[in-house]
Amino acid sequence: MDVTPLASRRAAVDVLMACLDKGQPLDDALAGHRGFTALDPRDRAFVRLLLATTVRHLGEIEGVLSGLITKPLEGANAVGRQVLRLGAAQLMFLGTPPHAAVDTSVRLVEDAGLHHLKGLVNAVLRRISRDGDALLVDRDPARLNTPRWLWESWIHAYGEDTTRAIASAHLQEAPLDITVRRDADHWAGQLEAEKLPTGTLRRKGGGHIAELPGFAEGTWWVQDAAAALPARLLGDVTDKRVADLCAAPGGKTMQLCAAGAQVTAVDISARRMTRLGENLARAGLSANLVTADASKWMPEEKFDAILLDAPCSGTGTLRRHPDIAWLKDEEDVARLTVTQDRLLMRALDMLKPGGTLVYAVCSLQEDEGIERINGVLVRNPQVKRVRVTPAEVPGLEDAITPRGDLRTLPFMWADRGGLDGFYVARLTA
Ligand SMILES: C[S@@+](CC[C@H](N)C(=O)[O-])C[C@H]1O[C@@H](n2cnc3c(N)ncnc32)[C@H](O)[C@@H]1O
Repeated sequence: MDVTPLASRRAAVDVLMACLDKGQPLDDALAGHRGFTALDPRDRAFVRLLLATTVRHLGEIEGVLSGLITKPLEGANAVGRQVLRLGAAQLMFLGTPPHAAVDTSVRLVEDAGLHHLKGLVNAVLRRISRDGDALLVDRDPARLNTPRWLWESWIHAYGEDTTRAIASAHLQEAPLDITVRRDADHWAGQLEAEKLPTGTLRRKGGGHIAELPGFAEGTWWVQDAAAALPARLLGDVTDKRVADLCAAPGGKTMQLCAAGAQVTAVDISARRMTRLGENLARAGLSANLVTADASKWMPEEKFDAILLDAPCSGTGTLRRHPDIAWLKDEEDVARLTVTQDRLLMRALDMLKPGGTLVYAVCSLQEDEGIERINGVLVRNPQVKRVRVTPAEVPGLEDAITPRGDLRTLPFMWADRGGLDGFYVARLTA
């Protein structure tokens, strides 16, 4: 089997093509690539880092490459474009020795039968290895690495300074966050993690998750500190009938089960529901699992509380999924808002009078957050907002909006490694 560094880079080229040229999410393209899954764990980690770095810095890389290439590499030459992007990422951001980055890139275009591009790839990457720092001077990474539609939507929602802070936070990789079922202090020691004010454990070193103590027994699961907040905002759920709508892969279902609720978890995706079932089984937790479209499904009995973690653009998770910035656009957001409205209306139908509904999206787009909730409140006078209180989100008091919703942003807790961008609103009817 070919296990030379070239095999890793070959997998990276294929996956980058699948992602940026064909629109497949990076994680899906990686999971579906045989060459990648056959690599040893160290090489897989390298490929992941190389791809994430290339996509995270795509705007800067393109800025440099466009100054060095006169004719765009398209059609049959498109592979050359991805090879150059990956080569540039290695030289500009990963500190790969120039001979390794340049030679393997030349071999990659040769392998692809693009012999006529060998000279170009060699010359462009040698120029970057020689003058890379100078080529980056006076560039604006936050702006360059953010597509225009996102930048403008954030300027409109948050203003220039906050937009710049959001985009700057996206240049950093996100830390590994963990939710533990109990004994957070004990597990902070076991996992060499910091306990954040909201109770999430944050591990500095990352590491192979499945090999860390407590994972196999389901003592904890991976969940961003912001993603752990919506379920908590349902308050004490002990023995309550709780629906977790759009539940898979089940991070929030596990929180609710662990908190003593009788949970019905609903998700439209059978494949993701299987994962949810496996996650629950690992933790020794159980819930009523329903594979259905939650905007059409109706339970026999209404619920005391509902968590609606609606499908969304995911622009609050760009630190973990930088590809989202380049794969999604305003039309995707507009389509999602229709689904979000339908899900919200059905969730209200399923709620007992006086019950609590928490709506959450891991998106920075106002269309998917406050605008959806404002629409619900205008159309349904019986629905009221229940303000999030500072005591419920210790250390994140600034994330409470003037109206009493929660709006986390990626640069919050910057000194601790940041946070995913979530919008959360709590309603009662
Ligand atoms: C943000 S993810 C949920 C994450 C999950 N709550 C967790 O904490 O692990 C959104 C989920 O919505 C599901 N989904 C999308 N449209 C749906 C619908 N109409 N009904 C039910 N589930 C839906 C997707 O399959 C996906 O699993």
